[in-house]
Amino acid sequence: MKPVRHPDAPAPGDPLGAHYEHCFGCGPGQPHGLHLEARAGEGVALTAEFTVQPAHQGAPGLAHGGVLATALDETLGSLNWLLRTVAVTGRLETDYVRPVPVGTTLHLAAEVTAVAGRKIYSRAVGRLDGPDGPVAVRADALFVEVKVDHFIDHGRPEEIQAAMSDPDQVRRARAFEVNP
Ligand SMILES: CCCCCCCCCCCCCCCC(=O)SCCNC(=O)CCNC(=O)[C@H](O)C(C)(C)COP(=O)(O)OP(=O)(O)OC[C@H]1O[C@@H](n2cnc3c(N)ncnc32)[C@H](O)[C@@H]1OP(=O)(O)O
Repeated sequence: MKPVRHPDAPAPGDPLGAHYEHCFGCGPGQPHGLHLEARAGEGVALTAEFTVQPAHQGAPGLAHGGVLATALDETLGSLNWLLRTVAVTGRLETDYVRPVPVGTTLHLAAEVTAVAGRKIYSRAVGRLDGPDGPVAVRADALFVEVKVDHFIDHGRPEEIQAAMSDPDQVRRARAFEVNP
């Protein structure tokens, strides 16, 4: 089925913010995290940026492939907020096309391509030197919708409690109100 943007999704151009203070992908409270910043696009699409830091190296001076996969995963995961669905990555297939040097800002774009029951199919691309620059990484993903119990049943109680008490209303809404 064609994906449907939720009527309460953030307007195109609006920043999505972080879904969790300590998320390695987007959280402001992770000193070595990616601090990825996503913005809503048209339809069920978005853009995001991530600047590769020295802490993200694999080979000398180059981004670690796992970190780049994290950037893709986080970007793709952010799409679920435009559907107002909580979902986790079931499958992530990554193509590494060009090396990504430290100091580079990766310009990511992602879209949901189809939704089938709990399954959300999406794809993303990351470019160097700007939104129209050469492709460095690509991914296809399957996210699977889950209830909030997924996190409560499997997460550690101290972090769950902290997320539930997050003073940031938007982050709390993303975690708890989208999926009663
Ligand atoms: C209280 C605090 C709250 C905090 C709230 C925070 C909110 C926002 C958090 C978001 C966080 C974002 C961060 C970035 C995204 C991550 O990185 S998420 C972390 C990485 N991912 C995971 O940890 C997921 C681990 N895997 C699982 O938990 C389970 O395998 C899954 C994915 C939930 C699926 O299990 P299940 O619910 O039992 O579903 P299941 O019936 O097996 O599969 C459903 C369908 O999906 C298909 N499927 C499942 N896996 C696959 C696969 N790998 N390949 C192909 N098909 C598959 C099945 O075939 C099935 O298809 P149908 O039969 O319906 O056609």
